[in-house]
Amino acid sequence: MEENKRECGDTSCTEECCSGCEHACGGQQPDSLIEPTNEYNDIKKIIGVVSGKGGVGKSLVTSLLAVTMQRAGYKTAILDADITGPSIPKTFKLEEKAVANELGIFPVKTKTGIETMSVNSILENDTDPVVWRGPVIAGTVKQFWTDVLWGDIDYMFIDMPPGTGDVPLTVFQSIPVDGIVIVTSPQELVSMIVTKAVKMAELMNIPIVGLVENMSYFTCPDNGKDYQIFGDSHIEEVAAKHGLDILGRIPIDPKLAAACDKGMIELFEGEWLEELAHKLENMK
Ligand SMILES: Nc1ncnc2c1ncn2[C@@H]1O[C@H](COP(=O)(O)OP(=O)(O)OP(=O)(O)O)[C@@H](O)[C@H]1O
Repeated sequence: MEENKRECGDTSCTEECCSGCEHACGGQQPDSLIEPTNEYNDIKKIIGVVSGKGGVGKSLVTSLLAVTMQRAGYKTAILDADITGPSIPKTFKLEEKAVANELGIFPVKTKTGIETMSVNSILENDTDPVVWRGPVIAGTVKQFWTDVLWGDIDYMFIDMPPGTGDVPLTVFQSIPVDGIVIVTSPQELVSMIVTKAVKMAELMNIPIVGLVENMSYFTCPDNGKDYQIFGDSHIEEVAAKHGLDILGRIPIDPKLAAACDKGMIELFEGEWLEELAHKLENMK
């Protein structure tokens, strides 16, 4: 029963339930489960990039956003919290592995200087599957926050695992995320999925910066016309329903897919995320 669960997290307490507890926790839940980052870090803004389901282009948007902010002159980082499906090292063609000393773990720098940490940067073999249980995965993400020597960072982007499970919950509880960007695609199903992501953000008390629709349209190279491959987009209705801003629409572009596959995302051309970048620059 929900009421009988001890929620205070105080492992020394012998009571089973917080209500009426007179022990160490005094029946109070802790104010915050936020973990301190490494003492050498100064990270100014942390943005989680989420999607309700896999494969909508969350990693692509995380990468484009980091490149956009780095190009604008900000010191940028990517924490790849997608432990079982890490894409960041491939998208940026990072072959170097992370090294550590007694102070912490050093992130891996991309060609343009974006600091990154991903499980593939610490696994010996990129193709080794991560067959770990939930708490171990969540613990690894937490360590990327507490043990990595990120240094001075203006914007950190967290590539979240898809869905609303254990790892997103750990990220939201233990890292002081300033806002989230929700990535969607045009299919109707998205409405329900976005609603789940919005509700999770509300539950965790994290502001939503806005929505980005990926695979929005395809521009035919022969006649220059835009086609909506997945049918009419529902993003306007979804945004209106939740009072959110649509801050970017990214087309289906074979050049983008090729850039990801070849690890050359830092060379992308396109200004799809300028509005979002502007909003991030003006975040309090
Ligand atoms: N707008 C686009 N145009 C062309 N290809 C795209 C586009 N968006 C994503 N892709 C391709 O689709 C694939 C999935 O994208 P991505 O890895 O960003 O999705 P994801 O939501 O992060 O997936 P997962 O949830 O599995 O981590 C990638 O190979 C990427 O190159």
